[in-house]
Amino acid sequence: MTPPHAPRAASNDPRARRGVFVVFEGGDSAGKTTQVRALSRWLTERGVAFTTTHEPGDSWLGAQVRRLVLSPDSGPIGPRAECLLYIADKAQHVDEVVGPALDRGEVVVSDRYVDSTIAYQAAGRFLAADDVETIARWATGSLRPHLTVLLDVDPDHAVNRLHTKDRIEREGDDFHRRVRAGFLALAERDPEHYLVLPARDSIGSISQRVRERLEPLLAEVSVPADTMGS
Ligand SMILES: Nc1ncnc2c1ncn2[C@@H]1O[C@H](COP(=O)(O)OP(=O)(O)O)[C@@H](O)[C@H]1O
Ligand SMILES: Cc1cn([C@H]2C[C@H](O)[C@@H](COP(=O)(O)OP(=O)(O)O)O2)c(=O)[nH]c1=O
Repeated sequence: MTPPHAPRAASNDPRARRGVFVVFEGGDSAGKTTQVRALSRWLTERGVAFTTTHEPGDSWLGAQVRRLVLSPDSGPIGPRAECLLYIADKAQHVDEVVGPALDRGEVVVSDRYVDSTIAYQAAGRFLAADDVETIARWATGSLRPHLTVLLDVDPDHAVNRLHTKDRIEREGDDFHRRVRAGFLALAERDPEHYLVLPARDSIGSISQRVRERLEPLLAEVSVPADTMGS
């Protein structure tokens, strides 16, 4: 059995990598960007080499996908097409950004990953979760995070933090409630690799809990920044 906090290197995972892959997930305006920034500051202070990134959009292809799926001015996009667009972004993101950084032995901190597709496109858009997960795992070479931090947000609370709404954020309350339940179901399925925190907690207390959970992972596999090639 995998010990708690140990990096996941499943035997069926051809992409067992050297680095540590950390993902922040949660509903819109849950505080992911804020926590990615806080974690970056902490990793910098510790001298750990890291890359921060996000989905959708952190590649040339991803930027095009992001514009298509988020612009309120986009024409009609059906649930399956939307799902495949997000998954195309993910495939490119792993090939171009996440995988190479992990191969360099870095800590990779991503704002969203596969769970967002399962929560938004399967739970939110009523696509079959098994199908969506199978395609998303194929697209990402089954690369799974060592730790996913789920900032669990009550959609009614998140709305207060939103200013201008993109195409997904404009969906109704029921959609966002299904998304929340979708995220929580994923965390319940695999508690060893998740840290679920209420998004209402203070910024400081959330980042403290993240650091505590991450510390043992860093001790095992991280590469100090001063040993990196660049
Ligand atoms: N724990 C928190 N408590 C209160 N406000 C927060 C908290 N975390 C983030 N915020 C604020 O909520 C807004 C959305 O946060 P952000 O980090 O951009 O969320 P996301 O990246 O999940 O959309 C920002 O104005 C941010 O300052
Ligand atoms: C990565 C991903 C995001 N999304 C949605 C969630 C967000 O509403 C939107 C990304 O917007 P973004 O502004 O990056 O996120 P946030 O609102 O958390 O700051 O795309 C999906 O529907 N599926 C996915 O696979």
